[in-house]
Amino acid sequence: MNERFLRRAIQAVVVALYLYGLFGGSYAFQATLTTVSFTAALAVAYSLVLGYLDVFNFSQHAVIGISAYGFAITAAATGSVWWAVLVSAGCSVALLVAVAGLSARLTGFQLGLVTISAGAVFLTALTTFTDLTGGSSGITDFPRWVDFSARETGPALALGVAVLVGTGLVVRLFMSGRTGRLGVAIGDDVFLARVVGTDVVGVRIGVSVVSGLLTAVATVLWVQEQKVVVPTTYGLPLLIQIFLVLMVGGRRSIWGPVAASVVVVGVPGWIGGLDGNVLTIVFALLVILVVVRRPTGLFPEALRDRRRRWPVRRSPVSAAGERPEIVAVAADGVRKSFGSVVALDGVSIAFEPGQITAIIGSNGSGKTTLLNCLNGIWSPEAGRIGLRWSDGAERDIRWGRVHRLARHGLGRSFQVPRLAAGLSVRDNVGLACDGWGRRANPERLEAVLERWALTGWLDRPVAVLPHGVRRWVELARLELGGCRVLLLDEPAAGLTDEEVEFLVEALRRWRADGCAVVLVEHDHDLVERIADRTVVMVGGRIVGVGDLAELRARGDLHDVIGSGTRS
Ligand SMILES: Nc1ncnc2c1ncn2[C@@H]1O[C@H](COP(=O)(O)OP(=O)(O)OP(=O)(O)O)[C@@H](O)[C@H]1O
Repeated sequence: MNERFLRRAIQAVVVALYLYGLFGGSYAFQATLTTVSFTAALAVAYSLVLGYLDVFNFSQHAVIGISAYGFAITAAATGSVWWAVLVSAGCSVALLVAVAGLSARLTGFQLGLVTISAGAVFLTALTTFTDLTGGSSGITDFPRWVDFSARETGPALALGVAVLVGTGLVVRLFMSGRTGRLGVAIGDDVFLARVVGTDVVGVRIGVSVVSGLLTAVATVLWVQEQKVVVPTTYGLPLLIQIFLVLMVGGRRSIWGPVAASVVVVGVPGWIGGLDGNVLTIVFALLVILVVVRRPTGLFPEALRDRRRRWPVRRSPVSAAGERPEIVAVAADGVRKSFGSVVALDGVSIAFEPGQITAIIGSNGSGKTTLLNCLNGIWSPEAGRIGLRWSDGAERDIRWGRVHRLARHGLGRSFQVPRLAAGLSVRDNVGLACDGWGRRANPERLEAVLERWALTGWLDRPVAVLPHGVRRWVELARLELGGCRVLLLDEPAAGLTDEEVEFLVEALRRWRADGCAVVLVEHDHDLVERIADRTVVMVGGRIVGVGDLAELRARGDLHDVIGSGTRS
């Protein structure tokens, strides 16, 4: 069946259910649809963190639960609903921010273990510190804004719908602009996000704050409807429901989680009397089916041009020239090893503005490792990497600051072009400015897209772009970012002869603009045509620097350089 038709049909069914619920459903139908709405709202709030930033928090039930208990305990103790809201929001934000902070230091597996443990601590604490939590009977006596009677399922449903629509709108608006583009880049390729200048931890924390606030609002309002805060509401079934809803519905979608909530929460509620174990088996099979057949869920995010939809305001200044820039870089006695493998052994070389330096050498000779050290990705055991700035200052690299170096014009491309799969071509190129938090001048962006012959590819997902076009997207990003030092790792690999000519033009342009270009390349014909000087590496050392033709004449380098024509 046509995908689009299927999605429209699902949307129509969801809308019809809600219209029926709001204007005619029975009490039981409305009550279940209210639970569907709050579950969907909580899932959509969490989609900011899971869907965009790819942070799996297995204590999300604790985030919701601590928000609910924070509200009920504070409201009961102070008699003030507003104080209770503040405490509730503070609790959920603090937990999500802690997870976001940890995600910078821990791998997915370690983070999974930590969050599972945090969830277990929360659930055990609920039934241990009974003076505070009321134990298994929970907390029932606390002030509320609204006190729905058992027969007021219609107004309760209206509240649930308002919360769901509000949460969806905030998520959609928040993720439609720069934060959305950076969020997608972080979720798709966190390394790429850093290399284009994104403060990954900062974005994760910012998005977690918004997610925590939305979670608190939905939870507090749900508590008004439920009238009671008990441990069973915030146990593992809630966590499983939320994951199920996002995995089945789609992690970067709004309609998907709503439709999935109808299936996961609504259908069993409306049918009634279903065996819990049977339901668990059915849902587990559903997860397996969807994850295997449709890993992106029922509603994969459609390709959206976030920059186009929410155009950035005109900025009079282009990306380049607004900040102190790195204009030259040099390695001095750099040594880097991986276990017993010495990848760089006392490498010293300077790269100056207006000069193209090619680095050649056999596989494993240390070329990429040198780029990674110049780029601040690896920190060498010995030696230093010096930077010269546009204001004449000279400073050594401070390690672990890849994104800061990128913000100051240290640009990098990779052997295999790195693009964010969830972003359009325009948004991928525009990451150059998003990363360092400045607005891209729209005219300059369009000019760069045109110069790199990308205008014909703007509506295609980057996953289906030909290799050459992927390469142009990556290089166009460097140009838009106004990078003054370009560390290019085999840019000609996999290009056709015609494309290599296009690349040569770009390299000449960069040189004429005064950029320092470092070109790691196996295509010796290209090196001979374009490089001002060639560096030969063998076994982590520099064994020759000069003109390629002269280096070729050296007998001791014959084995390394050979004839070196394109393959
Ligand atoms: N992350 C890593 N972990 C372990 N060893 C590494 C790592 N990165 C590089 N090495 C090793 O360091 C040496 C230099 O690798 P590097 O990738 O810098 O070589 P290269 O000259 O760029 O090779 P190629 O032309 O194949 O890209 C190799 O022996 C490689 O196996």
